[in-house]
Amino acid sequence: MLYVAGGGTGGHFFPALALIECLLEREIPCKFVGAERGIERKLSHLLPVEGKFLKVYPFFGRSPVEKLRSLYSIFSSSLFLLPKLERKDVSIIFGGYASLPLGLASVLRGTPLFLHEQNSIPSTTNQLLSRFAKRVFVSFEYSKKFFPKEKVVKTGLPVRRALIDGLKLSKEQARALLNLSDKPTLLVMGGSQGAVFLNNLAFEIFKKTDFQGVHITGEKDYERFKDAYKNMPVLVLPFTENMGLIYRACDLALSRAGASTITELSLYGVPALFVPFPHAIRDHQYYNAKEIEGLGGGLVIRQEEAELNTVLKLLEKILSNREEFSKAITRFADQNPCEKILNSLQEFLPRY
Ligand SMILES: CC(=O)N[C@H]1[C@@H](OP(=O)(O)OP(=O)(O)OC[C@H]2O[C@@H](n3ccc(=O)[nH]c3=O)[C@H](O)[C@@H]2O)O[C@H](CO)[C@@H](O)[C@@H]1O
Repeated sequence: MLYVAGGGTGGHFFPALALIECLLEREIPCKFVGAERGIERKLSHLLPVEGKFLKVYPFFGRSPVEKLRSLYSIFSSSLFLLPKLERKDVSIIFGGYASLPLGLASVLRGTPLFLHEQNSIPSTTNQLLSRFAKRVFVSFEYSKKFFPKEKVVKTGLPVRRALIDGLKLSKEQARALLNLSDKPTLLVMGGSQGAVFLNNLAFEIFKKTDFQGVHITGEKDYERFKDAYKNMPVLVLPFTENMGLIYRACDLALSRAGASTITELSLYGVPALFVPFPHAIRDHQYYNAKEIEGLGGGLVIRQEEAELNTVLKLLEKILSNREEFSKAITRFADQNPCEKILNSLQEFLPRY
């Protein structure tokens, strides 16, 4: 069996889900492992395979008591998984606390372990486990230096089938479906959970400009904005399972700089002004965004500098050079991440 683990936030879960979709297309049997309290539990209807949801808790950014609980939950979950792993099983983990138990169980059992690092600066989970892994798959050039050279393979980040399907639509079709006109269209999104800072900024932008737009607030902040755009051409959503349609309809984005968001924007050629989440572990969102800025596919501004007028100027700069920015950001999207991952797994597949 091939076990795929990843979760906690959408950023860890969605690429794991995307890989599972590819594995199934090739009739490779697999199972998913995630966390009971992670986003993967809520979105488990998207999983086309059996999922095991562990009672495991996050470690970073928690109080000392919560950290103890987290460590206990990680070790007890690993011990729970251990007897389930057979020697011929292979594990691929996508980082985060939700995937650590499978990683540890695989190390203890001595079964082949593969890692995918989504970000430019690795998670502690992946860095710890990399010494035991057969290969480490990465999305960003910048992250290569954190792992043993001989193990790193730059594959890019797998993207879910539902997201790729949106590419079949034209911009006009997508806008018609969303009831949007052909005016410049701004997408504002703060990753899988939304971002209060971007939500406030978005409201100011839409009030002051004649951008039409899509504003994804995140579930927690939706109440504040759901009626805020009366008589304005702004579609406000808490969360959508149809991001492909949204990306297709938009000309540019104001966004956090999570790895999946960046990869998806790149796939759709939507350039962005990135305001990285300032408290992301080891500031990884800033380095993610910097790689895109380096390619010419977007601009980056620190949250503390992101006041309305500066942001408007930068958005205007992107909009007036949209074609070049758009072409440049597409260079980041790797054409076939799943294929590259499967090629690396190939020598282990006969073990089934
Ligand atoms: C605050 C923080 O630390 N965030 C991290 C978290 O991000 P986060 O979970 O926010 O993840 P990403 O930005 O990578 O991805 C967001 C995902 O949510 C999806 N989406 C979003 C809104 C919506 O309405 N519908 C929807 O499906 C997007 O299509 C995308 O696939 O994990 C990522 C992967 O390790 C990191 O790069 C991010 O830095």
